[in-house]
Amino acid sequence: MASYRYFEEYDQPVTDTLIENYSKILSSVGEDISRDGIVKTPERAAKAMQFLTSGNCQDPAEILKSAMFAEAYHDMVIIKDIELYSLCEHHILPFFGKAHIAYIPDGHIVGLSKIPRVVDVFARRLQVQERLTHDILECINNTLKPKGVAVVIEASHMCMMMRGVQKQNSVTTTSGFRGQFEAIETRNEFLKLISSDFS
Ligand SMILES: Nc1nc2c(ncn2[C@@H]2O[C@H](COP(=O)(O)OP(=O)(O)OP(=O)(O)O)[C@@H](O)[C@H]2O)c(=O)[nH]1
Ligand SMILES: [Zn+2]
Repeated sequence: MASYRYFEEYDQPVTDTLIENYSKILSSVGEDISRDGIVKTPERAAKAMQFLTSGNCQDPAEILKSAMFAEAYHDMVIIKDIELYSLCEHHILPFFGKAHIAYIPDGHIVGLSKIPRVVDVFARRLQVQERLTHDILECINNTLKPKGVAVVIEASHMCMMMRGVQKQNSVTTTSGFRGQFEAIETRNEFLKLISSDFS
């Protein structure tokens, strides 16, 4: 049995507090919270918010540690196009896109699914894209201790699309590199591989 926990259940006292607060929010914006379509909305929103912030109580390092295997593979491993959904900490609106992650093992590989799981744990918190990028990078670097790790995130921010500056097509790219990816040739090989579609 793994020592970390994935999201499984809602915390009833937290749900109750959120229901009360979402009811106030909906009333404040002029909604009739007794009408049919909306009467259960505070509860739905309470559950959605707990799921979307469930990464706060999960330990991503434990997720990696649960599936590390000794292996003499010394080349680059790339998991690209990992979809991610997070909430910006400024407006509590979604930002979403893709993460591309690579590492060069140093004696240990990690179960492939654990990399997207780590992305989800850090994404399911109130975030900024820069910190999300570095959280993932440092977690893999410090836990797996590979020869190198690289993280690129491309994302669109709803707070820049639905409101505020209202730009529909801008994409923000953030990146971080450690170890062998700090060398320009290795970094370029990774960037070339994530930009090709092998077609
Ligand atoms: N660096 C960074 N900024 C972000 C991210 N998500 C949202 N923001 C920005 O956070 C900033 C907050 O700026 P403020 O001036 O305090 O907020 P605001 O008045 O709502 O700003 P506008 O969005 O320009 O209307 C905005 O420029 C957002 O675009 C992110 O992941 N990284
Ligand atoms: Zn925002």
